[in-house]
Parts: sequence; C-alpha cells; structure tokens
Amino acid sequence: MAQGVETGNEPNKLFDTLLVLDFGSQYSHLITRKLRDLNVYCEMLPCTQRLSELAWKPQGIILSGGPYSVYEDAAPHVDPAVFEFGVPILGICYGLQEMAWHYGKAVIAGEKREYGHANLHLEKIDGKAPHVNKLLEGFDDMQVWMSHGDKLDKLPSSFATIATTPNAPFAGIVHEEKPFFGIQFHPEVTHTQMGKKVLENFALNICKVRPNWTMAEFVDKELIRIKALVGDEGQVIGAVSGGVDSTVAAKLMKEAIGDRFHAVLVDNGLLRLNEAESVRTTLTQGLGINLTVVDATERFLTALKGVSEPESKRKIIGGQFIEVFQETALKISAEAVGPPKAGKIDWLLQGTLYPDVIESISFKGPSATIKTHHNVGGLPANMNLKIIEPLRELFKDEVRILGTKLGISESLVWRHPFPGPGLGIRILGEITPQQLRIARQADHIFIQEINDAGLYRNISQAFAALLPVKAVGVMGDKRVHEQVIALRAVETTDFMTADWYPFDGAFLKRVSSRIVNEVEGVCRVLYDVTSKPPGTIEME
Ligand SMILES: Nc1ncnc2c1ncn2[C@@H]1O[C@H](COP(=O)(O)OP(=O)(O)OP(=O)(O)O)[C@@H](O)[C@H]1O
Ligand SMILES: O=c1[nH]c(=O)c2[nH+]cn([C@@H]3O[C@H](COP(=O)(O)O)[C@@H](O)[C@H]3O)c2[nH]1
Ligand SMILES: NC(=O)CC[C@H](N)C(=O)O
Ligand SMILES: [Mg+2]
Repeated sequence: MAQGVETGNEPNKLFDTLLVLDFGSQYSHLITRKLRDLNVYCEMLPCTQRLSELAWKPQGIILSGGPYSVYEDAAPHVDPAVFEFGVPILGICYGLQEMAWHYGKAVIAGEKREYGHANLHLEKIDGKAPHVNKLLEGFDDMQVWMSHGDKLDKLPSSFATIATTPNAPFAGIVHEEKPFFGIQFHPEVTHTQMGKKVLENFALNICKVRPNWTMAEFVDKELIRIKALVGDEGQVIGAVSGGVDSTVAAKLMKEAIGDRFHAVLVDNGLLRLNEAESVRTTLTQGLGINLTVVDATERFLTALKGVSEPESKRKIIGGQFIEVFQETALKISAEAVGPPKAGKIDWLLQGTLYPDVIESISFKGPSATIKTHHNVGGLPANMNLKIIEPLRELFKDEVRILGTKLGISESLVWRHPFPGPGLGIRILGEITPQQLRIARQADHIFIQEINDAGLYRNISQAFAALLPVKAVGVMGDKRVHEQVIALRAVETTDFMTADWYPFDGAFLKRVSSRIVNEVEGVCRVLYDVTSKPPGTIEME
C-alpha cells in the first residue's frame, strides 16, 4: 500500500495516541475501534515494530491477542524496548502471556482450554504504587469473554494478581512498580461486560490520554495538512464513484484546494439506473466539485464481450479502469485546466480507509485470494503521481460522520457500498446490453421497495443479481421461458461476515410481483438465504 507523504502533522503527532501492537488476533482491530469510540486516537502496527523506528511517541502501548503460543520457537515477540519505553502497557490474552514471558518465561499449555464466557472475580490489592488498582477500578465481579489455551504457570516476580476466573488464576495481573497490566480476557469484544470501561480506564486514567479525537478536530487539522502537502499551486486528480468514501475524500479536497482538485467518474456502462447522471448532479451541483464524467461504456462492453468467467471479468474491468483513468488524467494535465496559479497535476487522491491499512499491516501469514478487487489506484509508476489518502486513518462509520460534518446529504452518506465492477459482477455469465437492462430495472425496483418500506438503513447492502439460466413460467395463460432474478440483502458491520436480511413474506411478495410484471425477460424471483461465509456478498 502506498504511504501518504510524511508532513510532520499526521494525527499521531497532533493527538495523544495509543499504539496497538498486533499479534494477529481476529479482534485486534476492535481494540482500535473501541478506543476511537472513546475519542481516543490510536494506531495499530505489527508486533514486530521496532520502537526506535517509530516517528512518533505513543502515550501507552497495548499488546493484542494472537494465535501463537509464546513458548513456541516460531512465536512472535515484541521489541524488548517496549518494556523500557516508560509508558503504560496493557497486554491482552497473548499480550498478557508475552508480558509474563518477558518477565520469567512462566507460560505453559493449559490442561483445559477456555473459550466463551467466564466469571471474573476481582482481587483488590494493597499496593504501594497508586496505579495498581486503576485498571479495574469501579468494577464488581463480572462476565468476561475468554479465548485461550495457554496460561501463566505462576505469577512473574514483581507482579500481583488483580483478577481470577475459576480456570485462570492469573486472569488479571499488574506490575507492582510500573503501570504494566495483563488481562487474559478480551475487553474489546462486546461479550465482555464493561470491556469498554477497562479500555477507558487504561487510556484515560492510566495513560492520561486526552480524549479529543473528534471528527470536527480531524477536519480542521486534515485541511491544514492537505494544504501544506499540496502547496499553493499543486493540483490533484482523483477517481470518484459516487460512493461514500470517494465522495467524502473529494469533498475534503474541494474544501482544501477548491478547483485545483479534479474528480473523474468513469461511466463503465455497468452503473445502476441513471447513476452517472445522479452522481454528476450530486457532485457538481450539490457539492461544487470539479468533475469530469468519461463515457467509456462502449469500450468496457467491447472488452467484456463473450467473457463469462468471474475473475476474467474482474480483471478486464480493472484493466480498463486504469487505462481510462490514466488517459483522462493525461488529458486534464495537458489541457492545464484549473484556476489561475495552478501548477501541474502531481497528486492522486485515494479513498483508502483504515481497515485497508490494517489489512495490509496486520501480523499474519499469506491468505487465499477469494476475489480480485478492482483497484483504480493500481496506476503505472510512470505516471509519477504522488498518493494522497485523507481517509487512511478512518473507519467507515467515522467517514460517515465526517461526510455529515462536511454537509453531504444523509442519503449519500448512508448509501450502501457499490463495487467498482458494478453490475458486471451481478450479472452472472456474459454481460450484454440486454442483460444490463434487466439487471438495472430489477435492482431499481428492489431498492425502491426497500426505501418505501423504510428498511434501507437496517440493511447493509442490497441488490438484484441476474442469473444466467432460464426457467419455465406461465404468464397470461402463455408458456414463457425466461430468466431468473436473485435478490440479495445482508446485514453486516465489517463486510467480512454477513447474514441475510429477514424480510417479511408480504415484502418479498410485493417485490417479486413487481419485478415479474415490470421487467421484460424475467419470470421468476428468488431470495438468497446464504450467509457469508460460506457465500460472499457479491455473487461473483
Ligand atoms: N465508476 C467509477 N469511476 C471512477 N472511480 C471509481 C468508479 N468506481 C470505483 N471507483 C474508484 O474505486 C474506489 C473504490 O471503490 P469503493 O466502492 O471501494 O469505494 P467508494 O465507491 O468510494 O465507496 P463505497 O465503498 O461506499 O462504494 C473508489 O473510491 C473510487 O476511487
Ligand atoms: O470496490 C469494490 N471493488 C470490488 O472489486 C469489489 N468486490 C466486492 N466488493 C465489495 O466488498 C464487500 C465484500 O464483498 P464480497 O463478500 O463479495 O467479497 C461488498 O460490499 C462488495 O460489494 C468490491 N468493492
Ligand atoms: N486469544 C489469544 O490471544 C490466545 C493466546 C494463545 N494462543 C492461547 O491460546 O492462549
Ligand atoms: Mg463504491
């Protein structure tokens, strides 16, 4: 992942920041997320990060959980400098075990593994240092969530026990002189009662972080950062889709540098009904963004002719995107459009979000490629554009709050994500103008009914897909042999796992009847009741 250019005023330099060192737990990003909810800024880096190579100073360090066992030869370990850095440390699960390993290696495989709920019993201790009871201050015994097989064999020297469970006699420990804490349970998951309060105690009361990470603060500081980065004359180009991420990034650029930002929407012919026009209206009239719409329908459809294999379609669409975008960027540069005092275009805006950054840095082995996500950012190096990524520290819900702050309409801010390859991966099999017409009309009816029923915000993503098969039906007493529409609607928070949305029968009846009656070429409608996994959200 391309890194933004360092300017000296990144959020980690402007806000009190905690550092999460990731050992590869499935929940590591939730630690970051929960702290952000407390208005505490934090960043996650792999557990192998050397502190001497860090360009900023964290105010506290959290060691995450992880799938390894600290006593294994290949187990990852933190830079020992962490324990000499002079800031508070909280070890969670593997993080606790790592701390115990550092202070005496007394970690072993437990006889009983412990997954799920456990009753945590608190031990108040009479320590000399003021910090010793601070992590669990204000708590009673409570239910916590555990996920471990290893355990501490004995208490490391200089540590005291602050909590126990029936299976984990060292479920919480504290160093008696230094503000170092270890907990076997996971405060970052919702199943742990008061889990967020544990993180709050650590961040606010122990690390003394000022909780000033708010979107209003972020906007002010980010505008200054962008202006400094681009300078008084620099110009920026960026691909926009009308989706929330690229729109918010574009609006921020517009605020920072006005018409020296050039947005490009590629109409690839795979957009939804009237989408290119409505995006144009919203971005130009609604948000005042300088936008070029490129009609590349012919080109995409020609390249996709006769292709039905999903990965081939994705690769062709991704390749065409890059070509079209690159040609447009050169054209805009050559025409030197832009306000007076505008220099050449040397920046490329990308809507990268923090989950993408985490994905690329989290500590884990190679994972299988399920789908090739198209990426307009994969531009050839010879374009010589520097990358600017104003949203790279934000989670999606923070982007939505930011969008609202920037005056973007609620309907756009809460728009369901729409994939770059668009209808191309929702029409199974070959993409033709006829198939596009059917998919567009069916999708439009489905979304319209969802809106009319007031369900849009309850659903994370919904669409109609067109299956490449025909079924027999009877319409107006006549035999028909026509295609099948599959409706898909899911609920999810992170799009990594998802469940299908439980519409009531009357709703499905209404949608099905409208699609069969109004969309020529369709005689059946199915509802997809597959969760992810094993399904994916998109069909291809
Ligand atoms: N039709 C398009 N024209 C130009 N750029 C596009 C188009 N479709 C996608 N992109 C680019 O690809 C990026 C990734 O798309 P993605 O769908 O993940 O984000 P988004 O569209 O901004 O937001 P959302 O996830 O809410 O749909 C976009 O941010 C945008 O830069
Ligand atoms: O911009 C995108 N380019 C792509 O190539 C792409 N493929 C899937 N998606 C979106 O990613 C989320 C997860 O989708 P899957 O479960 O189908 O992998 C869902 O929100 C999908 O819509 C894409 N977005
Ligand atoms: N969730 C974790 O961090 C687990 C740590 C370690 N692998 C154990 O089983 O105890
Ligand atoms: Mg999109």
